[in-house]
Amino acid sequence: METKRSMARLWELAESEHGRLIRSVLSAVFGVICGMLPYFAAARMISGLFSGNRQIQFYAAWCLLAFAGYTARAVFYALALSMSHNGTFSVLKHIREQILKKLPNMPLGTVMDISSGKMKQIIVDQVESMERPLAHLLPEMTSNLMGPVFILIYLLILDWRMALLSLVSIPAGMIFMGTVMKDYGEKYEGAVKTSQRMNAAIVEYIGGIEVIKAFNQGRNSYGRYADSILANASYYYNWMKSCQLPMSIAKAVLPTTLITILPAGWAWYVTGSLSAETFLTVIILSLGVAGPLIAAMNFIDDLAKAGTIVDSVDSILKGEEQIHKDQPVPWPDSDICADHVSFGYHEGEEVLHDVSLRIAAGQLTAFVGPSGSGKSTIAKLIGGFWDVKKGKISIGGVSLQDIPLSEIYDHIAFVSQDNYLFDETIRDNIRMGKMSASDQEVEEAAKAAGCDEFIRSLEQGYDTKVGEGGAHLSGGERQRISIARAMLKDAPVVILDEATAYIDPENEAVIQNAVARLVEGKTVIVIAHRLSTITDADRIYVIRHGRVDACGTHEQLLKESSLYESMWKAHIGVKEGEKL
Ligand SMILES: Nc1ncnc2c1ncn2[C@@H]1O[C@H](COP(=O)(O)OP(=O)(O)OP(=O)(O)O)[C@@H](O)[C@H]1O
Repeated sequence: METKRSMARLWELAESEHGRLIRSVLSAVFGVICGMLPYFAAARMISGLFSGNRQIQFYAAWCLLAFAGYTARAVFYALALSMSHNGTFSVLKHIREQILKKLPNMPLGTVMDISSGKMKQIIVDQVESMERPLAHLLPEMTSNLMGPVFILIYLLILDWRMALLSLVSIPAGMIFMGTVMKDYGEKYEGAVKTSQRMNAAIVEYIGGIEVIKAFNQGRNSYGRYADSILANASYYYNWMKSCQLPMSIAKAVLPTTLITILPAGWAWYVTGSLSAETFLTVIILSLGVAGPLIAAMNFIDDLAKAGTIVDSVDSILKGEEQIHKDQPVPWPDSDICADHVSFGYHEGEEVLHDVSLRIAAGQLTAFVGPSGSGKSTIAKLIGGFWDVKKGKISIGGVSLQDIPLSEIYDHIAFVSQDNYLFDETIRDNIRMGKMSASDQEVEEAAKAAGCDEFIRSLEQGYDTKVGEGGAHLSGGERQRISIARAMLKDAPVVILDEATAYIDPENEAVIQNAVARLVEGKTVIVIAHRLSTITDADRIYVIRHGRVDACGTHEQLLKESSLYESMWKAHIGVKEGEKL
């Protein structure tokens, strides 16, 4: 039942190629029917010999038919596989595209909870493993099962006793096969999980190589990496070892149709209840039963794997989506309001409790508070990275969920400390802010963000590739490119996660200038770590333990919020220390 459900889902996923896949199955079945012809021809020729037919044309015609059947089988089989592969690769491409379209509509937290190793395993390996069930199992298993059925029907017409005897070895072989298949689905699921753990360990090892070297963790980290590879190899080894004996017995028993046919047939022939002609015909045709059945057996494991494959692909395709209207709505202004918002990343773990705040259009609003108090979480909720389930966030009086996600992303530029740079040229990375921007616009944004000079000093200038995540650039350079990208986007709302890193005096001045240009005339939300940068903010919200603790201007808060006052004193203390 489970396998039936999985195959039905797999078939549903292949919807765009149903026509081609059905044609491939028909072609394979036709090929198998043609492939039966040599057996029938052999049977007819033996009949001819027994009946004393000496006409050479008779034997020549059957030989020709046998040859034609054999050739047609090869042609239709090749045609079937070619159609099924073309169809399947188009399905795999379609599924991968669907996954890539789906990811941006899922809450960011859900996506980030899946390790990149596991994500790669699903998008690359699991999708790839649909190739066997779609391109091979469908045409080959169907046709390999149909062939023996046709033979069996013919045998039943010839002599039902012999027909039934020719089947005896099949259930015997299937019993051994059944012991392997009993928990095959579960075992395969376990194998996928060990592979995902191995992938995650490898990706983490490579991604964290800098930390591993800096903290001399090579031995520990490599140990985890090596352990996961060993665990993966041992899992497969033990699993395959447990399958080997019953599988070999099944494959040895299945083709032994002659063990039952020969003695019984001989006895019936001697007693006169079976003609020699039928006896020999049954012997020849029964040989055509085992081959296709063994070939079909090779696909049974693919049936058992289908459940795990569709479940892991569906964990993304059917994953929770952010639910937003898709029709654009007019916004009167960019006033942002949060009303009694409570939020947690995971069920039962609330990190924001009943947060209400107002960010006036065109003003500078800052969030300050201790580390982990929830500043970035509020900013990300405003940026539409997650949907709130308790309370409401609105822009210009329109609830965020009534605004299409793409409009929110167009309307808000989010500049964080670690804006990701793609392994493309600097020009392409900046152009992500506005894909239609001309080279001149890109360069103007770079100038305004204070990075034109350093870009031009690079050997290939704007055409320099930045490496994965911008690894070939310094932290400050990466940040300025992110700012240039946001400038090009020119969104009316800018959310700025203020940099704590790269604050050497020279860089700080350049970045502050770039930021000042970025936020000119915009509604700005700053997640502030250095209070001296937001003393002239129009409004400052002090966040503590996921709640709004106080709000006001710098002067008001110094008088009214003990937390803000102590944070200010601590900040001033550090500043004084820096000067010394
Ligand atoms: N993706 C996530 N999944 C689960 N929990 C998260 C996630 N991001 C943040 N948190 C948790 O939510 C709480 C608030 O985190 P948040 O990043 O909003 O704080 P913050 O005030 O911005 O901190 P900081 O100043 O250190 O950046 C913390 O307890 C944090 O561990």
